[in-house]
Amino acid sequence: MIREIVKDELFLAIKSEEATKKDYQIAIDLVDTLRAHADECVGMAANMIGFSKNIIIVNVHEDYVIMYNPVILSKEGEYETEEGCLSLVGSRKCTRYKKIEVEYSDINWKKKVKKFSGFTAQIVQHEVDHLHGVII
Ligand SMILES: CSCC[C@H](NC=O)C(=O)O
Repeated sequence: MIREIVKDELFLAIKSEEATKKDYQIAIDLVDTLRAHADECVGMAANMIGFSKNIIIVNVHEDYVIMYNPVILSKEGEYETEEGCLSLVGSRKCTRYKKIEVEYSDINWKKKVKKFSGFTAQIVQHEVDHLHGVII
């Protein structure tokens, strides 16, 4: 289902809860909603579509990757940048890291530990921030 994008900063500031296998439909809704916004958005967190659950979706080279309960294990190569977000008007400055290692469960609940770099790493960091109630 294509969902409305939440623009309420108070709701988005709530820390998300652990996701479970029961949250499959939220993951599917994230796929549908990101697909519907593909021209303007490269990643989303579940709270952006109204669910405070630890689920993100990231466009990794045109492949939509769902991550349940992602945790950034390590990061290196700090830099300053500026980002926008569908839930916000305009853009904001932020600090990001060039390389990260992330642990998550994939769409089939298989545990993964993966390294990401560059723009993909930036998207993952942005979406994981959303789960912690941080909007850029
Ligand atoms: C560079 S990271 C930007 C991520 C942002 N998505 C919102 O959560 C977006 O514009 O798709």
